[in-house]
Amino acid sequence: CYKIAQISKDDNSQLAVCRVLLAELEAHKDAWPFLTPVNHKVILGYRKVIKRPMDFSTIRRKLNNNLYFSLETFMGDVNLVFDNCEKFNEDDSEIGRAGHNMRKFFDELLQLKK
Ligand SMILES: Cc1nnc(-c2cnn(C)c2N)n1CCCn1ccnc1
Repeated sequence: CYKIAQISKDDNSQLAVCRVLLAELEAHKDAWPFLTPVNHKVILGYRKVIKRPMDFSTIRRKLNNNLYFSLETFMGDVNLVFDNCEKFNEDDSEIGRAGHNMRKFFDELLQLKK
């Protein structure tokens, strides 16, 4: 019984870290392109080019529905946001630069939390 309790406690503390990380990402000045899903009905080509869309509101919903089992699966979705941004936007563009800034910020957050 103790062993099972031990695993779930770790998961809970990992999930608590994910909540803090997501709140810090959402509060960043360059988070605006990533707060809601890209409207692929309006942004021509997005659905064809980006196979796995992801954004911070979707990550928030998955976190609230307990769909992340570890910090690693949470990190996978956060990095997917930035990978999609790099794929669809020029580095030298407002949204492209925001993506690079946010990825650097997230990497620095992870160093602090480890
Ligand atoms: C994220 C993300 N990646 N590409 C875009 C985008 C949206 N419009 N265009 C021409 C893009 N390249 N986005 C979403 C940016 C969301 N947004 C745009 C204006 N306010 C929020």
